[in-house]
Amino acid sequence: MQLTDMESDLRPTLFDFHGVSMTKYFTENWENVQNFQARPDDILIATYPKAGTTWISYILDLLYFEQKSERETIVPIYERVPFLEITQIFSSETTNLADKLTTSPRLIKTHFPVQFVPKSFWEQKSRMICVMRNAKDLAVSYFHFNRMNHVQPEAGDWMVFGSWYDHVNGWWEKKSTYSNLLVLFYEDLVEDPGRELDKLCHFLGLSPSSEKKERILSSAHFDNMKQNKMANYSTLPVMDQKVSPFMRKGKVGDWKNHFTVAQSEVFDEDYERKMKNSSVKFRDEI
Ligand SMILES: Nc1ncnc2c1ncn2[C@@H]1O[C@H](COP(=O)(O)OS(=O)(=O)O)[C@@H](OP(=O)(O)O)[C@H]1O
Repeated sequence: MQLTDMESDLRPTLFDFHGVSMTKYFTENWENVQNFQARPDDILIATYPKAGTTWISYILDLLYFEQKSERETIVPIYERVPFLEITQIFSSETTNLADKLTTSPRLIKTHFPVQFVPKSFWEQKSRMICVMRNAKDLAVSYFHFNRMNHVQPEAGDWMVFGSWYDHVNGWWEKKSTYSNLLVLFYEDLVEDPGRELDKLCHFLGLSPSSEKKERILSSAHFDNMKQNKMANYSTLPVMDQKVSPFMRKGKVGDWKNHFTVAQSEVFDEDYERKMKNSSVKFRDEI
């Protein structure tokens, strides 16, 4: 898909927003987003960018709506699972995309740090699923995403949605006080997707047949999602997939192809310092 001149000139700058680095695309609709009316059966997918959002979104969509064949063939994942805080870049409409959902449950995605989540989600006790991914692979994935996505700042800037450390620690700590939150790890999903699907079903109180689980695991396999126009973001003109595909590698440990040994050591030292009081543990290889 070709980018028009207007579309190719969309790159925003980062600014501090309540202590978190953000861009206008995720803050211009702030009041509206904060007043979002969640429902008890809503499922909020809460991730730092590039942690496996699309993967878990697609699995959830298949779990609930697999039978709706039209959805599978003509509705892209970013419409099935709308992005709570994004502004509608090509229109002046301020209605939240999630408000337009007619499904039940509504599947909604956010990259907000935990303190930015609209209060109605907590009041309604909506279920939340947080996927976390190790910082090195995530940084590599984010770097390539910023190169190809024209509504992201240039690669090399600080990351949108703030510090990965604050994000994962904030969500991890929330787990001890909010029981409707499930935390999954990208590395676990890669290692044993069937086991993680069972965990997810248990959390949601679902018992799909083994045939249905097999179908979901097959459709949500990286190779199949990469080919699937409804899952691979190829229908979004702001992403230039020739620069780097959205479904890039889907691996644990790709950071080793990008970090030198020296860079990795510097990173590890800083990581130890920042995570020394945290109980969340990541694997950067499996
Ligand atoms: N099915 C499946 N299996 C394994 N890996 C997968 C899968 N689907 C998406 N991915 C990888 O997830 C990365 C994209 O993360 P997100 O979906 O969170 O991106 S976004 O924040 O919504 O833009 C991105 O990671 P990288 O390949 O490392 O860049 C995707 O390739």
